[in-house]
Order: sequence, then C-alpha cells, then structure tokens
Amino acid sequence: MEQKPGSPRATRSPNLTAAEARRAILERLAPVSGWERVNVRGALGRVLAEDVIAPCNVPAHDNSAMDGYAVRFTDLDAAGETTLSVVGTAFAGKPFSGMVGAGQAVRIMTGAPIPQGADTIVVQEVTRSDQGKVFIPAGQRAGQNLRRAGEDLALGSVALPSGKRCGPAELGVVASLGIAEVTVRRRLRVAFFSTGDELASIGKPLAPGEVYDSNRYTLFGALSRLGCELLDMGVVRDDPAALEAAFREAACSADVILTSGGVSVGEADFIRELVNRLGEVAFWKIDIKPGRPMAFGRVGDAWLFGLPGNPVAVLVTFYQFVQDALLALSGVSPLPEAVMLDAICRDTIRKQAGRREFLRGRLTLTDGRQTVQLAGAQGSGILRSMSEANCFIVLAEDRGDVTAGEAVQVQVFDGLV
Ligand SMILES: Nc1nc2c(c(=O)[nH]1)N[C@H]1C(S)=C(S)[C@@H](COP(=O)(O)OP(=O)(O)OC[C@H]3O[C@@H](n4cnc5c(N)ncnc54)[C@H](O)[C@@H]3O)O[C@H]1N2
Ligand code: MOO
Repeated sequence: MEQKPGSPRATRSPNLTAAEARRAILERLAPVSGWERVNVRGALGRVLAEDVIAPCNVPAHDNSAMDGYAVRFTDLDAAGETTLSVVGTAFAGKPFSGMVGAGQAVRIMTGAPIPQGADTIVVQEVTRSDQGKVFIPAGQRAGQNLRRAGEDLALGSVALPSGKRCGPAELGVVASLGIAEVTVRRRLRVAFFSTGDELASIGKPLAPGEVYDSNRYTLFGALSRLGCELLDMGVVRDDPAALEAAFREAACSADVILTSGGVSVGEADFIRELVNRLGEVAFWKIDIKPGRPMAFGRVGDAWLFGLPGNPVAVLVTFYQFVQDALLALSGVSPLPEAVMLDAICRDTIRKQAGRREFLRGRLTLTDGRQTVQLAGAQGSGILRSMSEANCFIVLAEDRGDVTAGEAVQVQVFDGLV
C-alpha cells in the first residue's frame, strides 16, 4: 500500500523493533513437556512443574521473635512498672510445658513456642530481673514480638507456584516445609555452534587472519547459568554442506539451536538462506545496535536463534531475546521483569534515532544519585567493556544524542535472590 509522505509508516524501517521481535518470539513459544522429580538441592535453577502446597504451617507454632519474657498482657500496669514471678524458661526446641498464670512470666528465647497463657513478649533489654522476679516497664503492646503459626506459609496454601524458577530462596522455602523432593520441568536441550572459517580453537596458535572462537564460551556461560542441557557442536565452517549437516543433527537432538556468525549479508553468510530451506525464518533484522542481524525461526522441530558473529552482539541479543525465550520454553511463568532504573548519564553519547541502542555502562551511586558512565569503548567486537559493565544503557528508538547530565534508562545485569 502506498504511504503518504511524512506519515510515520512511510519512514518506518522494514525491520522489527526490539519490542516487536520479543513479542514475535514469545508468542510462538510454549513450554516443553516432560518433568522429573528432583531433591531440594537438585532443584536449584529448575522450574517447578506443579504448585508446591504447604503440608504444614511455617512457623509450625506461635513463637517468640525476641529473647525476653513471655507474659499475659492483662497483668501489665499501663501506667507503671509491673513485677512478675519467673516460673520457667522456654528455649527454641525445648518448650516450657507449664502454664503462665496470673502474675507470672516465662523467660523465653527467640524461636521458642509461646507458653500457654502468655500472649505478649517483652524484650529482655527493657526489663530488670532479680531473685526470680522480672520488672516490666509500662508501654508494652498486646501481642508484641510474636510470630504467628503459618504467618510465613499457611498449611494448604500455595507456597511456590508452578512456573517458578528455583533460586536460593525457593530452596529454603521448600526445605522449611520439610519437603525432600519437588517436580520440575525437564531441562531444555540447547545445541550451539559457532560458524566461520576464521575461527581457531583455543589452545592452538593463530594462523594469519584467524580469531579465537570466543562466542561458544560466552554462550556456554550464559546457557549453563540458565540450567540448560548443552550440546556443544564446536565450530562449523562457512560451507553450506557442513552447515546443513550441523543444522540437521542439532534439530534432531535439541529443543533450541543457537548459532553465532553468518547472519549478515556477506558472501559467506549462509545461515539465513539455509534455515529458510530447512525450516522457516520468522525474521532476521531488528532495529537495535548491536545485534541488528539476528535470525529467529525453526529448523525441523527446533527453534533457531542465529545470533550475529560480533561477540558483544551475541551477548546483547542473548540477553534481550534469547534468555527470556529459553526461560519461557523451560516453563518459567511469569517471566522475570528486567530491572530498569533511571540514571544521570555522565558521558555524551551519539545516538542514531530509529533504533534501540544498548551500551555497556557502569552504574554507581554518586553523591546520593544514580549515575552511569560508558564502560569503555563500545565497538561490537570489544568484549572487555562488556566484562567491565554492570548494566546496559538503553536508548530507545525515538531518542537522539545524549548530552552529559541527561537522564537515561539503564537495565541492571544482576538479580540477587
Ligand atoms: N554490509 C553489511 N555488513 C555488515 C552488516 C550489514 O548489515 N551489512 N551488519 C554488521 C553487523 S551489525 C554485524 S553484528 C555483523 C554480523 O555478521 P555475521 O553474523 O555474519 O557475523 P560474521 O561476519 O561471521 O562475524 C562478524 C565478526 O565477528 C567475529 N566472530 C564471528 N564469530 C566469532 C566467534 N565465534 N568468536 C569470536 N569472534 C567471532 C568475526 O570474526 C567478525 O569479525 O556483520 C556486520 N557487517
Ligand atoms: O550486531 Mo552488529 O554491529 O549490530 O554488532
């Protein structure tokens, strides 16, 4: 259809935007089927295939949040000091079995069950004790310093939902319920290889014009952290027959195929053509930098991500598109949201409007304000600045140059829990 000159579509690039590409990928993907039972430690990094229902309350009983005295609130003088007789001691794991009667208190430790009759804990530091008596000052609140049974996880409730990826906190939650095994989705199988005649394997001297194959190690790291089952297929030469054989083998053995290199328009860039023949290329150009040529599609029953060869473009496309796709295929739901922050940019940056740019940045707190600066040179072959960065500076499509002192959005690399 003809476009009116000046209308937004008339000037629009035929490539997808980053958001369109993410959507196009994610709307096609459904989680792999298949599950297994694993023990608590084995659940680290795995995705729950069913809800974990609490078989008990956590905590199992009302208990004290502080070291102090368990008392009856009605005994306390609101206006002055109250003297109570100490009739016993309650430890975590060694409850006081008697009853706290009128005018009585029980010495209690953090975590110890609340003795019968008591309803309030007075923290030790505000009290005095002498010869079996404890003196409680005015100003206590009814029910203070108590942790209720089930206040963390209530019996019968969903402690962890299906689709949750287990990190350290989830392992702790499962263990706190006394559960020894959980049901998780099977691991995603990912086959990956580097393409290029110039690639040399590490440990060998470089011939003229060669570079060491670093992308396969970067991808190994990124994929291992996601808990994928890996099929490392090495380096495949820029030879259509060798590439076809590699794709066929990968498609038979994996859910996902990841390649790097060969997706641009050079004479040795065969990937797109080949995938179109063996399956389907859904798209292969995104208006981003770095990482503009990235092919997404299918080969046989496997999903294909043909990442660009430049080492930084590999990581940018992996984090912006592939990682969430792999998580979605692994059954993670909902997908984790990227941590985006506003920060004052300390550098001036030239930016071409019409594409989304991801720059490597270092985010710091300077004089109480979040500020970010470029983490070194930004060429898409310069991996060192990636290793020195702790965030991407994300410049949206409609943004032009950034002048030092302006606010920018950053995407923080790491989650903690
Ligand atoms: N005429 C055009 N040229 C290029 C375009 C374009 O649109 N038109 N796009 C540029 C962009 S952007 C990128 S990114 C690259 C992507 O090209 P390829 O995916 O075909 O990648 P290669 O040409 O194979 O390699 C690019 C670069 O990266 C090095 N490389 C490749 N694999 C590895 C590896 N496993 N480990 C380390 N380094 C690797 C390779 O030696 C090249 O230097 O194309 C631009 N050109
Ligand atoms: O993907 Mo390229 O320059 O955008 O690295």
